[in-house]
Amino acid sequence: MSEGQAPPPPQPEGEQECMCTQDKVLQFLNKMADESGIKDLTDLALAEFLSDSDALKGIRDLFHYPKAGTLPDVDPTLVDPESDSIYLCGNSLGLMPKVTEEVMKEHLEKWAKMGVFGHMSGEVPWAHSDEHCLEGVGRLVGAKKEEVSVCNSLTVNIHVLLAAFYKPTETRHKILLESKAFPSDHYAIESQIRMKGRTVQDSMVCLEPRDGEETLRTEDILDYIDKNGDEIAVIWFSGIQYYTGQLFDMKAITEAGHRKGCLVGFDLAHAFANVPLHLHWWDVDFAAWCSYKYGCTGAGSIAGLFVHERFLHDKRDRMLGWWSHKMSSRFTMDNVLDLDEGAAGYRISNPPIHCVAAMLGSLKVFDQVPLEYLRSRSCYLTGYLEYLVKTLFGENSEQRTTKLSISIITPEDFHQRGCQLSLKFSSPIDVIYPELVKRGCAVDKRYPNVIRVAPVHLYNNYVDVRRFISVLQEVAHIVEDHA
Ligand SMILES: Cc1ncc(COP(=O)(O)O)c(C=O)c1O
Ligand SMILES: Nc1c(O)cccc1C(=O)C[C@H](N)C(=O)O
Repeated sequence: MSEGQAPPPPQPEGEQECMCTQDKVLQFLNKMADESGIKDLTDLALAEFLSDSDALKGIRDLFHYPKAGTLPDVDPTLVDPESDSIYLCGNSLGLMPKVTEEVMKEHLEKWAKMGVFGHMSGEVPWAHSDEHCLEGVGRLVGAKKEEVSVCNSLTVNIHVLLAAFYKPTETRHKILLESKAFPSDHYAIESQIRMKGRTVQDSMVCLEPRDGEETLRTEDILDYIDKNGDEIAVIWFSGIQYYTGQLFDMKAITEAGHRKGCLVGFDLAHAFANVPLHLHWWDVDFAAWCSYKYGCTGAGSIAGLFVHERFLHDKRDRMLGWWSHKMSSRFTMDNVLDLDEGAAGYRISNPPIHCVAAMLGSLKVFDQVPLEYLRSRSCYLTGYLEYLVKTLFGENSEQRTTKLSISIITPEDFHQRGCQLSLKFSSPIDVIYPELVKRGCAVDKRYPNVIRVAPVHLYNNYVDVRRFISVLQEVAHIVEDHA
């Protein structure tokens, strides 16, 4: 470790953070049923008891939680507009921390009072504002400050990283990604391949799940890399797959890629602030993320990127701007680049203070409650949702009272998922979805037939989950009556 460098982030305890299982969730529910005297595990009263007993229930009060009446397509004859909405859409856009308002106001007032002098004044000078996020964001992704930059938006950062790290040769020119990657990743990779003089047909490999399966098996990913890695320049996977909710084994994929000489990177849009990450220890080469989902920074807010410490002094060609230049001489403006080290050298523009303010606000929440504690809460919240869906909508469940059945395409293994469950319906979602929304549910549909539901460990509780199931039951009967 060189002079003055921060110590590496804590090494993960053992192999797997989350030790939760369906059995542990069931044991927990039965224990709470015994304590409360509420015997029916599907009873709303038990959900209320679970929420009241939740040691982390107070975190919800750190957020603005939308009322049903403020959601655009709610039918006030079907739900009390003053009641809390059933907001289970944090996998698309996280809710607003109340503290963010204060941080935003602080910088708006500074702008009003001192204009340009805000760049270099105050506790958080605008020109240094991105640096003030590095420690907190580094903790969330398991990285040293030197390995992280807070900059741009996600897909832009994908381009920044691939522009620098995707260097195809005649023998090693392929980029491996999961099939049905998020469209923005897919297009970014197609364009990077073309711009480097290769063809998508020859150089883009989208790994498909087995026939009849929704998710990729880790062993199949590793096997493909082992057999074909010599032709692969870059492996670019999502950390959590946006459609299925699958959390990929980033450590194993990275090890497999490195054994074959591949560079390995991840799109952490759905993993950032959702599950604990250890990018430094997993030896990931580079990664990028947006912050507006579980990071709760607001639509389109500032993204981030990671470049492993092994590239700290690496001067490879990349997309440059004045913010790539070391701060110590940046304002000399002699147009002689003094490239910054590590992830800082991948920045291009000066930081947008209002977006950085939102990141600073969110980090104030994560300073109060470590992600490791939230991950445990998340496992039980999502495990509870899974239990209710399987019990009340499972195709073979004796307690199913509706013709409508629901299957869960997200892996059952807690090590292979975060907050989100992707629910597959036996009826068209175009009929079901509007009825959910009328009743105050905020969830999102992803064609062809999935509705994604994400009880978020920051601001959701067991009552939100149970209320969602009640609305599902109501809608299922409506859909059947009109079938
Ligand atoms: C996996 C994934 N990648 C990329 C994006 C797009 O990112 P942005 O529009 O912030 O560049 C999203 C959605 O926001 C996403 O879910
Ligand atoms: N960024 C979005 C937007 O501007 C409109 C609608 C959705 C989004 C999203 O972020 C989509 C999200 N990445 C997803 O997984 O679907």
